[in-house]
Amino acid sequence: MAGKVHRLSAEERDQLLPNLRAVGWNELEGRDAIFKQFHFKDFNRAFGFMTRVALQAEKLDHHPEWFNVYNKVHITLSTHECAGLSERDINLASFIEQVAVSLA
Ligand SMILES: C[C@H](O)[C@H](O)[C@H]1CNC2=NC(N)=NC(=O)C2=N1
Repeated sequence: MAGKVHRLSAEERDQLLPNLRAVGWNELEGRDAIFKQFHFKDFNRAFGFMTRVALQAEKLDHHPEWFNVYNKVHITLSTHECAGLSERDINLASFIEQVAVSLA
């Protein structure tokens, strides 16, 4: 993705993170990243979810670190370029939430 990216300031975090915390995203300990576990009805739903997220991630050139077993998908978001959380992670997390809700 083009343009500069910066690690979110304390003020930006106070503004942007509460909405994501409210739906289950948490900050990792020891790393500036956010994490959430998703559970779906079965593998089909989980992989459908991952497919939709993958296409958007490619579009945004911002990719999740994730882990899947059957109906579980664990996702970590962070921005390598700034070695921490940026607005890109917030945007991708918001998109991921929309997809998850639509597949629930
Ligand atoms: C070269 C390429 O644009 C970069 O490596 C992109 C790709 N996907 C990325 N994904 C994530 N999560 N963080 C990044 O900083 C990042 N950078």
